[in-house]
Amino acid sequence: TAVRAVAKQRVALEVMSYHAIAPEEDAVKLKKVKIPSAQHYNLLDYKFCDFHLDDDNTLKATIRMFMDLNLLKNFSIDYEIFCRWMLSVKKNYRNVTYHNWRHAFNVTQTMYCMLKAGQMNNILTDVECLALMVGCLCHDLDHRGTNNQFQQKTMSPLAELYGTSTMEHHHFDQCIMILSTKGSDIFRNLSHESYDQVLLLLEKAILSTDLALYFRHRGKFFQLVKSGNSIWHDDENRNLLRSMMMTASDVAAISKPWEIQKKVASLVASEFFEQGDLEKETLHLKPSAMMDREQADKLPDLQVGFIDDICMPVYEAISLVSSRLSPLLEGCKQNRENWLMQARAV
Ligand SMILES: CCCOc1ccc(S(=O)(=O)N2CCN(C)CC2)cc1-c1nc(CC)cc(=O)[nH]1
Ligand SMILES: [Zn+2]
Repeated sequence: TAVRAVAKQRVALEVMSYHAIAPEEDAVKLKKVKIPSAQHYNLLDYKFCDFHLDDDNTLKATIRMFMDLNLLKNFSIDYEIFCRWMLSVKKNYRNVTYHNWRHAFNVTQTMYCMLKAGQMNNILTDVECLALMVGCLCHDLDHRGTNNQFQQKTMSPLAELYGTSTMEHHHFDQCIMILSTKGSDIFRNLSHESYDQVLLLLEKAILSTDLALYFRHRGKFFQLVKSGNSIWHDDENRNLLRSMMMTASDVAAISKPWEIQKKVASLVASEFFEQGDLEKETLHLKPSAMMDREQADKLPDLQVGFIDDICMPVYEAISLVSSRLSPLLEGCKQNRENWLMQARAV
């Protein structure tokens, strides 16, 4: 009967959130350690690189970012619960080649840098900053290293559940599951109004990381920022700004110093090639060039296309919002030159 089905659903969710939450002792241990400063980790630098940090230091750096934005204080977030929430988020990233905890951590650091060094926290409210930072850390939760098209092609349960922005709906679903689990419910001291508001902004932030939605809405944003008028009083305009900041953070590896961009691009390529192998072997489909390891020589050209079609437009637009965000545009321009030289050298 329907009643039994609902009860089974509820049990399944309880079991899932039991496994999703980090072990008790990890949070109790983490909450006692000293947290180094943002300067110590170089977190206020758009050129930040995580390669030299071990996992424990990525956790401490994440605590530092949330503390420096006054988010724990402003929203009365219990420190132990915050530690358990963050450990649970990290636990729910899979050990895939690119879309793993390190990607989420780096995306969150770029957002932190735009908010603090870029001073976007003077335009955005505390609730918006909370939604963006939580959104970045959670935006690719439980990623399997395959994209939306692959979910459709394989008719995966996720594609059955969410027809559009399939993975992004799942990332949001996982984010809510952790936030609603006792012990990692960092929003439990928010007023009802703030709670409802941050959840709405959180869903928009995570869904906006689907590049299909970026393409759909970016034209309006580009028009807005070129208008030169004061436009941030309007909620729709603010929503567009937050979405573009999510995209800018998500692809920020493209703006890093060349040695870092080369290394990250090889991780992205490896994950794409792994999906291409699956498409060849199990689906007997010919993968796109981007996912075909037999066409790895096309990678530099593909990166130049990625920069021109996706990255440059969003970095040019946010640099018009604030010149303090232009280091991202400069880094991206530099890597366009670097990939062009690679393309010619092949
Ligand atoms: C590095 C291996 C090749 O990587 C790419 C190849 C092609 C394109 S694309 O712009 O042509 N395009 C994107 C939209 N798809 C629907 C169709 C294909 C993007 C990338 C790429 N993506 C990311 C984000 C995960 C990071 C990154 O560094 N590079
Ligand atoms: Zn991402």
